[in-house]
Amino acid sequence: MLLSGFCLLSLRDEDIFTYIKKINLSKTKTYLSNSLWTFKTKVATPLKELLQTRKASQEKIPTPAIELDLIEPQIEEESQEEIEQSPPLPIPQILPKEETLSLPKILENTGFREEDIEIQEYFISQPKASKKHHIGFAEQDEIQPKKSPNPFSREELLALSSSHISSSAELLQKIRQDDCKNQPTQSTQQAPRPLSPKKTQQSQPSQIPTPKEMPKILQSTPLDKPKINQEIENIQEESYQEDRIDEFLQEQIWEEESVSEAQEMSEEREKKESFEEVQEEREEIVSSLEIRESDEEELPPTMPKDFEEQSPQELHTLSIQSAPKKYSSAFDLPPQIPQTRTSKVSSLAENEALLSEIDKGEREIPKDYALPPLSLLSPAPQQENTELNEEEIDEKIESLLEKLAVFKIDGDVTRTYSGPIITTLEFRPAPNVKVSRIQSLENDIAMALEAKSIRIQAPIPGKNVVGIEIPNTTIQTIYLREIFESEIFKNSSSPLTLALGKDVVGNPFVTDLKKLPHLLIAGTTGSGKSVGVNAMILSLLYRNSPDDLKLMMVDPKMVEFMPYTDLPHLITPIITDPKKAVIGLANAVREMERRYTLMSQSRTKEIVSYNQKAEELGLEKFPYFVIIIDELADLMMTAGKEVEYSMARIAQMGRASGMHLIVATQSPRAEVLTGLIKTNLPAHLSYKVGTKIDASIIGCAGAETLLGRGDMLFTPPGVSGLVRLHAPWSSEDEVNEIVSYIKDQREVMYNPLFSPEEKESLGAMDSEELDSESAELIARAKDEILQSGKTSISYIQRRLGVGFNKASDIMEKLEQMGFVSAPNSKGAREILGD
Ligand SMILES: Nc1ncnc2c1ncn2[C@@H]1O[C@H](COP(=O)(O)OP(=O)(O)OP(=O)(O)O)[C@@H](O)[C@H]1O
Repeated sequence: MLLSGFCLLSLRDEDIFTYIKKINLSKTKTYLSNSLWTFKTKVATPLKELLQTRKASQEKIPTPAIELDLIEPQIEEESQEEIEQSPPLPIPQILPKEETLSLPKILENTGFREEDIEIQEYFISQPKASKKHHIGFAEQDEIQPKKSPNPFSREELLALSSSHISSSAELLQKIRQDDCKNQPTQSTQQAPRPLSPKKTQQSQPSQIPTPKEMPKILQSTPLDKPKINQEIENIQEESYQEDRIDEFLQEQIWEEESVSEAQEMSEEREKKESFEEVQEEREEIVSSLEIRESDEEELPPTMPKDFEEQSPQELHTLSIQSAPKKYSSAFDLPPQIPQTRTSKVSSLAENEALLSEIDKGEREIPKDYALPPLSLLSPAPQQENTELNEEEIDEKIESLLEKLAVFKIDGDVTRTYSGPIITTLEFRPAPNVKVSRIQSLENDIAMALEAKSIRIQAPIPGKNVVGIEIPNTTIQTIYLREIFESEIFKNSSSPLTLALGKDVVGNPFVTDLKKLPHLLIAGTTGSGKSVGVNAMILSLLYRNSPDDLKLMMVDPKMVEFMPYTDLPHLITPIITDPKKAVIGLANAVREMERRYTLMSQSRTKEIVSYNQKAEELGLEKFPYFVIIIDELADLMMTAGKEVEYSMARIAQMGRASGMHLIVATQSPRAEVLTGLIKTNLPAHLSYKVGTKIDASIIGCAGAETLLGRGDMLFTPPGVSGLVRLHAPWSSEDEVNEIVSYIKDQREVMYNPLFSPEEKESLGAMDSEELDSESAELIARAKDEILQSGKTSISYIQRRLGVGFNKASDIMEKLEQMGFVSAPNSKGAREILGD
């Protein structure tokens, strides 16, 4: 909120205190700190009434001749955001027409007598441009408040008001001094120095010269530009804090701040104003120096008139006279746009770092099997460059900075990059700017940039910039073949390399499922999930023969994986029934346990070393086993606990045995993506989702602002940031062609042990086949269940003194033996046998 203007009231202390007390301003919610409007409503109006009442009762105080033209408050209890977003309000017309306020004028116009003036209070809140005009008038540096007997201490008043409340006598003296037109010498000594004595002392070690000192420095080294520049930089650095003060004062409206902090800020503000003034004047001198330098003249021995020759009275009058005009012009003028420094980039270091972790090297080529050729995929057609050109980017930057300036957010765009879908502007805010404020302006910025939707990364992880991503006017399609042909995909040695697409600067991006080692995907309908998952499946098919890779596909929607029907890589027919999917997952858990047993027997720790040993010994090798679930929500609705349990088991132990999960859902709700699932599947990938909540559940903030059509956010495990990527497109025809190419070489060979229908025939189901220890536990579990009637896993765990996994296994076996039922949707089982 921009407020402008100032108010000079001449009132008795007790009146102020009475009315501040009467209106019961709380420290936490007062606009006194920053709002002239509220001040007028809550303080000035009642005070005016008081004066009029007093006039009626006591003849000695005449009615004020000036009618304060009070503006009705336009804001009262608005939210901080609303205040921030309010357009600048008009300047209050409270100054007398003459616009020169001197003590005699005040007395003349108001009808007050000198002895009626007890306190002077300034409420100053104005745009940066006009701040310096107050300095000459409002300087209170040497003034110390006298002790007040009233219940409100000065500190408390300072907490209520950011303005300077000084004792009446001292301020009166000040005004008199200012009115003293015929004392140039004294005036010169009182040149604007708004720093308090304390601050002045503090400022000395920092070597920031006062306006008076500065010309001397310049005189001593008239052409020492580096030194001058250094001085200016020092001042600039200090002046960054100014906005922090502004922000503090605005926040003070809402938040209870400590008195000391308020005071400190008030002092800081004075200091900053001083610095700003010093800086401006210094710049003038520097420019005059430059002129002199070019003229090869020496500096004049005297101080510039602005500093030395201008009396406080002149400054005072000048500031009062010009202040309203300056305010007006500050509002009328468009906000100043800082000079931008932009550069285009062709690769992002953070993405490069992720890609550098991809294992590179030779891949094992299957001996009696031909991997599908790239020619089965259509080549990327010649596409027109959709990146924004420099003029368009400049326009966007200008609009962005203009908009941010309206909300008093200073900063600069330091870098831009344009890719196939979006253009990113990296905005470096001034140090005092809260990045959350920029985030909250998302809609306003989108409107200013005329963008359908934008995503704001505030900040870009590991950087001191905020990323503002704007969709390009036209967007490119990324073709799967482009990614398969890229160096990064070709050089990756992992058989489970997945082509994820291109990043925001258009560079191909891949990941290794072995390292993830599982992937959780979310995206609303039509966001590009299936197309993205297809690209992943094709990535696997382009690197692995049916001997090296086994797939289990769960497709409750029945259509998504149809093209892969009878694919030789499938270990079981595509599962479309959620109930069968639950069994399929349980079978996968068993396969994982089987692999672990074999690995422990062969004293190997993971799939690669086991396969090496198996090859040496002529044993069966483990193929990689990837389970792809197209819609998790259906499974969770059918048998949430069972699915959660199986998935958690595979997620926890699958990597070493070569078993991986790719799980997608349209509904990233908490009931679907339970804590257990999310924790165990740490790599998340989100296409456009419906709401912010969905985005936060999948852990991809901002996914609700994505553009659809494969636009996505990826969070690799262990990385704090999100990588924005665009998925590659592959047509159904291409998929069909690739599948038939594979089918031409190999027959499908489903493994009966994994078929949900074959559940009853699975080995190790009868207690006779269990080892003696397990058989004993099963028998004990049966007894416990029959005695207590309780069938929960945790009960068995407690009663038998075994771990949760063991108890869960026992319960599963009891289910397979028909002793207990399968769990219902709440996870409860019935006792069926005895
Ligand atoms: N990477 C992409 N490039 C270009 N267009 C895409 C891309 N991904 C998806 N699309 C477009 O979006 C449409 C929907 O994609 P897709 O079927 O993958 O959505 P979905 O998220 O799987 O939806 P649902 O969950 O309803 O199946 C596609 O038919 C295609 O037109």
